[in-house]
Amino acid sequence: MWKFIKNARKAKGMRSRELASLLGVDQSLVSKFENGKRLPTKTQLIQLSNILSIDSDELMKEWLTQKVLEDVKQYSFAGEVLTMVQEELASYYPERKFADLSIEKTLNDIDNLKNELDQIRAFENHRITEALEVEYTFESNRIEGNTLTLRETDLVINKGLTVSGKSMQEHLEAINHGEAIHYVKDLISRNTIITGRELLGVHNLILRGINQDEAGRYRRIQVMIQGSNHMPPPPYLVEKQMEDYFIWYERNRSNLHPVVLAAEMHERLVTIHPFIDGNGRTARLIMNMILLQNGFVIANIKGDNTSRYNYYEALDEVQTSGNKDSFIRFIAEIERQSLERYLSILK
Ligand SMILES: Nc1ncnc2c1ncn2[C@@H]1O[C@H](COP(=O)(O)OP(=O)(O)OP(=O)(O)O)[C@@H](O)[C@H]1O
Repeated sequence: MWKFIKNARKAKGMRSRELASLLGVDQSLVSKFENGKRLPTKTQLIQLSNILSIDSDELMKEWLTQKVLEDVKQYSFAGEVLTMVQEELASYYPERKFADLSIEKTLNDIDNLKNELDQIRAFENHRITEALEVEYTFESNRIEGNTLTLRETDLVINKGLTVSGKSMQEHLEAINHGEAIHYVKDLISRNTIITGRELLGVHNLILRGINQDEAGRYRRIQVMIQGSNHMPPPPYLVEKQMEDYFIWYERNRSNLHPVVLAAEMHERLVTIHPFIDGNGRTARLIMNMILLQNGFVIANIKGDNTSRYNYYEALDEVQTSGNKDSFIRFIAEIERQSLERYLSILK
């Protein structure tokens, strides 16, 4: 396999002496690299990739294979060890480099809080869960402009009451969101993985009885996002982008930190904006489904003016810069606060 290096060197018309001098090593060491007798160090590997224009990921894969092989090959149970490594990897989130170290720190805090929560799960009860879910419905609908108070939202959802002076639509928004939470929890209990079907199911509940023609359906017209310069894709691209959205999910769902995964699924969905209405509420439900599925708690984005402004700003920054960090940081911070609050209630 180290012919790889030799071939790349030859393709560049470079002598091994030249390569050795560029690497700052002895020529004999280059020969050893090329005939597999010695492994370069990680730094030398990066140098090699730059000098010989070899794809760094490919080179790293070859290098790691040799390194692992070297470590395990003398043991008769080497294959068993590799299977065990593979199993461990299934619950391991490879480090994702964030330019902003505060994200790493928040994710670390979140993991510690979740560990703490796992110790006292026995104290969870449906009254607490129900109260927090009403708060979530209240805040998510408040973002959307619903004027029901927290108490009114509770009365409408849990007591079936109507509030005088509040529109039919506002009542339906509360009821629908409450039902969408139940739907999501039911999906979780059946270990369902999100596909287009589940997403449309959530959206169908959100717009049920409010905009029946559009409930559970991707849009067929162009839309704009009020107050934002971001232009969502034209309608004929929506289906394709949604297919890509689920492919992305499939590829990343077991190797990203769940909070990062949930935040990105939220951001990607509202950036495509596949529906005429209800994009934000649906995206927040999908994000929270992923969080709950992984043992975290609902990240409740508040609907007051400042929180809503920060939420939109974080999305705007992703859409203008292409860098996802602002939104990941925003969601991670909310998840941290939500976990802290939940822990303090349970304790
Ligand atoms: N640049 C952006 N600025 C503001 N919002 C954005 C931006 N990009 C995407 N969005 C999303 O669009 C959502 C609004 O879309 P839409 O009105 O379809 O959703 P909704 O569920 O009806 O309302 P809301 O999300 O306000 O509750 C916002 O909540 C936000 O999640």
